[in-house]
Amino acid sequence: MLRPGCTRNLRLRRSQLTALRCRKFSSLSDTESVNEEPTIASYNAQEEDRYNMEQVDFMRRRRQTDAKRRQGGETFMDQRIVHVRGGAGGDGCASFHREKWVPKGPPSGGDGGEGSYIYLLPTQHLTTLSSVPRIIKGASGGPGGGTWRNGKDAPPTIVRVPLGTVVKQLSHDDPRRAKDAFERFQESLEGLDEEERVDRIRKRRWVHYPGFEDDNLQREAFQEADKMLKMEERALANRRQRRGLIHLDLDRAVDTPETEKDPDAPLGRPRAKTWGYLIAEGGAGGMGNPHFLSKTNRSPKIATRGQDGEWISLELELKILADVAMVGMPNAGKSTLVRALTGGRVKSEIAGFAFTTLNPIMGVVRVGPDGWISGEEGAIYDETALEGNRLRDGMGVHGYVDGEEADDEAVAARDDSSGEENTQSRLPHDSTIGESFRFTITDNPGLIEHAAENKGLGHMFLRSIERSHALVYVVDLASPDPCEELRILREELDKYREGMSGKARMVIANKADLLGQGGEQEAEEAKRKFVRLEEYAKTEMGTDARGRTLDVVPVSAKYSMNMRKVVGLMVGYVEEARRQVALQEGEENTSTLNDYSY
Ligand SMILES: Nc1nc2c(ncn2[C@@H]2O[C@H](COP(=O)(O)OP(=O)(O)OP(=O)(O)O)[C@@H](O)[C@H]2O)c(=O)[nH]1
Ligand SMILES: [Mg+2]
Repeated sequence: MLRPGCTRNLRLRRSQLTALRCRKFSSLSDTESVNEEPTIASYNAQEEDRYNMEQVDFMRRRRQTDAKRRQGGETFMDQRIVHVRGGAGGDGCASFHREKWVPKGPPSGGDGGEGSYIYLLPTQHLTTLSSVPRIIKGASGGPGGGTWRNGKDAPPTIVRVPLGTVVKQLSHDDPRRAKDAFERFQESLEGLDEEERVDRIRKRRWVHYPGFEDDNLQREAFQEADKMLKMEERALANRRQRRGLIHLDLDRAVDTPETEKDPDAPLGRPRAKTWGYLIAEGGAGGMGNPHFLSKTNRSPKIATRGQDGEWISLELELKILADVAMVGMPNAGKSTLVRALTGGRVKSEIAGFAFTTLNPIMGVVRVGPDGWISGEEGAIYDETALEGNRLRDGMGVHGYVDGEEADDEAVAARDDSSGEENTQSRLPHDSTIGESFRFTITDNPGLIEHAAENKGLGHMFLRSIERSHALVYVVDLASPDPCEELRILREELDKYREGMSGKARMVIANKADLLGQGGEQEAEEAKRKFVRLEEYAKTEMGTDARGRTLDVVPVSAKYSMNMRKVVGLMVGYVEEARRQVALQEGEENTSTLNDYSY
């Protein structure tokens, strides 16, 4: 049965959308085939189509935002509980060598192979935890065979996680932890009488030569061996427990060890592999019956089963390691700014309503010896839907049809205005030529007052930018009270984590192009507004750890105005932060060396 207002509505919308598209294309082809001038009626029909499509688009976004809100911020932090099971060892084999003229050969059962070990490998090619499976299960080792054939060891299981993942093992009393193999087995024994219990436990430990189980159980040597195996199991459990809980901060790619790098390696030789961090051991393979050969027992008819691998539960949390993170209220223009700073390479959606951005998105800003090179001062970044419409209609941002003539005009105009920037704008899309510095930047969802009480999209997405080197406030200078926006942003940051606002270095007063357009008086008013904001930032917003107040820069992200100034300041923050990190790491290394010096 259809849920009211859900699937049915969706279908309606889809069919509506297809109908609209068909109408659009058919009307287009009609016009072309008869080669008629567009009439007012056809123009109105097109406008109506566009309006309907915008409505459909709006409804889609609202559904997305509502769904995100219902998740209560759970998916912002990109957090995941993962249950890991190291592969079980293969069983040993109880067999005897048989050959022509040798009717009673020696015991020849092979050992079982080792179960798969599980590794986590941080990689910069992933940006979310979505590809990490919730249950990671290592392959079992191969069973031993006759004629001394040992089982195959299972290959290691390497799970790739994004750089910046923090890994924590869940403790024994954490309700989110899954039971391990031993606990599950203990559970299965509940309700059984003593004899059945012993029987089950032995079945789990031993493999018997066919038809000799009862005989084996009677033997004193077997009972001794059973006790030994029990002790070994305990020792293994204790060793795993003593290892302590795993806590890893995977903020760096794992390098292949220098010793394994061989530039002169002959062709075809397998490359040294980097497996990453070991998180769960595989079980050891079982022993074949030759292991039980003794002076008193020349034909042992027992072998052991493979051990269970290690079973643990981990909490993975992704903390994006961007250098600079944008914090602002919805619609302040964060996405527009990030697109402008990265030369449009970040495909953040831009729209004129709140909560367009639903997840943090990272981009790279490139800087050359003469400054910012990833974008172009004066480029226009409009709303995504409008840009899409223009693209469909073949219009440029200035409204004229993109053609050779129009392009020539635009190029000529740019040549006139600044020759230097023009050469930079001609850089190939992914060129690193002339790049001397780069840093990463994140666009974030909007933060509103009482976000800490889960208003709007909540504030859990702040977790992912906690470790950014610098925070930048983005406020809408054209809003009635940008100072109030700043106050709210600071308050919400500190509500998330006390002192987090101390990381803020700059206020970007966006949409400056909207002010002062109505003559001298308005221009004066705009200036006063900006000065008020500057004053507020200096007196009310506190200082950073070194006692410096916030830089305040007026910009227009939409028209890429004053971007060089912004990038210049950001480069300063990032360089300073990186120097500090290097210094801290140097100190840490020296102190470790000192620990070992006598
Ligand atoms: N005039 C003008 N409009 C701008 C400027 N920057 C952004 N806008 C407009 O402001 C609206 C919101 O822009 P976004 O970049 O989506 O704002 P946001 O802060 O990312 O919004 P959320 O994702 O909802 O938090 C869009 O209509 C933009 O075109 C600017 O510098 N000048
Ligand atoms: Mg946005």
